[in-house]
Amino acid sequence: MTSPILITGTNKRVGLQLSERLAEAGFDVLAVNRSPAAGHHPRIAHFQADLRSTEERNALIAFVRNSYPSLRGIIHNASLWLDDDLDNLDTMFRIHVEAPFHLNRELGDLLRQSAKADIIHICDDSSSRGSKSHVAYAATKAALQNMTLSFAALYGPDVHVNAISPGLLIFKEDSTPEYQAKALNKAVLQYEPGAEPLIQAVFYLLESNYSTGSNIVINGGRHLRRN
Ligand SMILES: NC(=O)C1=CN([C@@H]2O[C@H](COP(=O)(O)OP(=O)(O)OC[C@H]3O[C@@H](n4cnc5c(N)ncnc54)[C@H](OP(=O)(O)O)[C@@H]3O)[C@@H](O)[C@H]2O)C=CC1
Ligand SMILES: Nc1nc2c(c(=O)[nH]1)N=C([C@H](O)[C@@H](O)CO)CN2
Repeated sequence: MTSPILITGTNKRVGLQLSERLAEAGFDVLAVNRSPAAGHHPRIAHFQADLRSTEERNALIAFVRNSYPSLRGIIHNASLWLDDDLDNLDTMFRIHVEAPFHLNRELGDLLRQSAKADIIHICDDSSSRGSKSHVAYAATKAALQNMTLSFAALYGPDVHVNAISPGLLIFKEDSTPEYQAKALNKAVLQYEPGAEPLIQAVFYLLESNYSTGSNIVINGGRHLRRN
């Protein structure tokens, strides 16, 4: 494994599917999780780190710097979709903002060693309009989206930095039929798409030679409806 794509939050749902599809396509992947790895693929190496922890984040950075001469990319997928209890803002800031900031800053030179290098921030379409029910989540995802612009300007043209902003991808396992019906009704394309649209957007960005500082919105036309 010479120049992997570092992906955070890969032990379930979108991150697990994304890491396996990238490995099947021939990319080497360094999968970072706070819990023991799920799944196995010869092209996927695993590192366990809770990105809320400064110490564990620093241990990850040290491991990467000691293990690889370069990085093909970093995909910041790790996330918690928490409500607005007071302690949750700090937690989501650590995961959505602080960890991507430090990983980008402290691994930028390894990205520059790769012939093509991409940073991809997985954001959220709710950042464009706010969220009454998840104020802190939307705000921290908006900060991650803003960092896309800063890092794209800072790291270009050697490293491309882009955002993907989904609306709905996969419902939580415990979401009720009533919640699901209400959420589906908010978009023009009223179905649960799964991880595939995000995976397609990642492959586009990894292949694109003319995208940086951009934001790919995947929301089923949510912005076209007023409810
Ligand atoms: N699902 C959807 O409909 C939508 C998703 N998105 C975004 O897409 C991305 C993937 O979504 P989805 O798969 O549903 O996300 P999930 O919430 O299901 O999973 C997120 C991943 O991040 C990991 N993670 C959480 N906290 C930490 C931490 N402190 N350190 C390391 N890893 C951590 C989780 O690990 P663990 O299992 O240990 O918690 C999990 O692997 C996320 O960024 C999400 O915000 C945006 C809009 C809609
Ligand atoms: N980390 C996560 N972020 C988000 C999730 C999720 O499950 N994990 N889910 C959503 C919802 O699908 C929402 O977009 C509509 O129900 C948003 N972010």
